[in-house]
Amino acid sequence: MKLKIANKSNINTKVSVPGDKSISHRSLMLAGIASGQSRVSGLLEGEDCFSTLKCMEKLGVDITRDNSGTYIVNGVGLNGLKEPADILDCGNSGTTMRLLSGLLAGRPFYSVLTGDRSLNSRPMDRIITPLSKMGAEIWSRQQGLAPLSIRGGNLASINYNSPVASAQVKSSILLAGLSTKGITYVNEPAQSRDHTEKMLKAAGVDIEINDNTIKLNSSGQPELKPLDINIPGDISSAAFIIAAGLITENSRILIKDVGINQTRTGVLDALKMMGAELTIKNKRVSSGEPLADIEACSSNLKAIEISGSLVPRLIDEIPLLALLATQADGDTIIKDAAELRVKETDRIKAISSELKKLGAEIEEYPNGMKIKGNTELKGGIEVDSFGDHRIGMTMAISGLIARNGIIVNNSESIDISFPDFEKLINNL
Ligand SMILES: O=C(O)C1=C[C@@H](OP(=O)(O)O)[C@@H](O)[C@H](O)C1
Ligand SMILES: C=C(OP(=O)(O)O)C(=O)O
Repeated sequence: MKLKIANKSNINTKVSVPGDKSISHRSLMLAGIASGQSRVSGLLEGEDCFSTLKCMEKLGVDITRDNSGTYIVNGVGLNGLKEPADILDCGNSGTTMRLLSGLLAGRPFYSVLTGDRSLNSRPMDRIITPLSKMGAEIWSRQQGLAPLSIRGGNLASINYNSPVASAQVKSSILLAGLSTKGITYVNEPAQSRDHTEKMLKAAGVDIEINDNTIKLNSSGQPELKPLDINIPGDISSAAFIIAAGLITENSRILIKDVGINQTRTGVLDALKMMGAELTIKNKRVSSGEPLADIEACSSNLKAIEISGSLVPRLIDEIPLLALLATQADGDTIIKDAAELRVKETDRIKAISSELKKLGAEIEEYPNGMKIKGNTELKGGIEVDSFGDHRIGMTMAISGLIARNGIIVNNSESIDISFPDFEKLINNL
């Protein structure tokens, strides 16, 4: 599909964005292994979460959607998961594959997980190593690539120093830890998103967080309480709309009900450092997660450096920040972000190549980029999403300011995380 985006200015509107993807995946998994019926509203109805939903169904969990859009999940308990009769297809979703692998590592049956071409080329050794140390039998293609086959059961707890700040690695080990009798520790080099920990705690699991160390104490047969959860809007999706408000002229956009968990708000911190006019209004807490309304107004941005422990707190927003950096005063430096090379695409390469087509000047580093600011973007051309939703949406936002707009090819990938993106942007 091709997505055509025209120049815009004078935007004055109020919008909502779809539910948080990370929380949606975890809701389906934890509700599935809880004892009893859970209600999940605000679930992201995007391709990635549907992959998780279908996998949970294949594992024996009954999930229905009522007329109001609430998902009713009939949890079977951790011990109630059944050996799937068929392959589990994780589609394009790293979160699905890595978290489910942790869950299945502790289950006494055989399962096979596969994904699309992108997912089957992303590193899985990062979960195979700790899960194997815990006692799971996992087979992969060479260099730890999916498809993966897992024969789980009889795990021992572990004290694991993760070499990467990855919520997927951390969550995978914690979910496996539920099936062990004893204490599982995960230490991260910097704190990554903590939705799994929060949700496990809400479900009654004995879990403590001390800085970058998580301690989970399990009986091996935990009974998780069912959830009644209202999922906030995804800050990673809201970021695209915030960016639209900041870079178009004479605009003001209010985005309602956005999750502002501090492990996810690095993008707001970075934008404030850049001088963005952002107001956080109506802060509150719902289902254990903080949320707020965010107002973004046209701003004069300045260059900053993004590095260190800020990076995991805004990892998915870096392609978008690279676009904003082309409009900032000065040269923006992004470092410590080598993880971007192993996302749905190599995001450093993809965003550099597509923004350069518009006249941006970007120098690639192995772990980041240097982006020249104050650059007028020429448009009227076709760019590619490379099948990566975040690259597709970033390039679409560039069309709002690029001369003569832009056409984004392979834009269907946007449905992975933001199903109504096109409609929302066209209505701005
Ligand atoms: O746990 C999660 O829900 C996610 C964690 C991050 O990945 P890593 O754990 O690989 O950093 C992030 O990039 C991804 O979009 C979602
Ligand atoms: C990296 C992402 O997701 P995942 O790892 O779940 O595919 C993302 O949504 O940007």
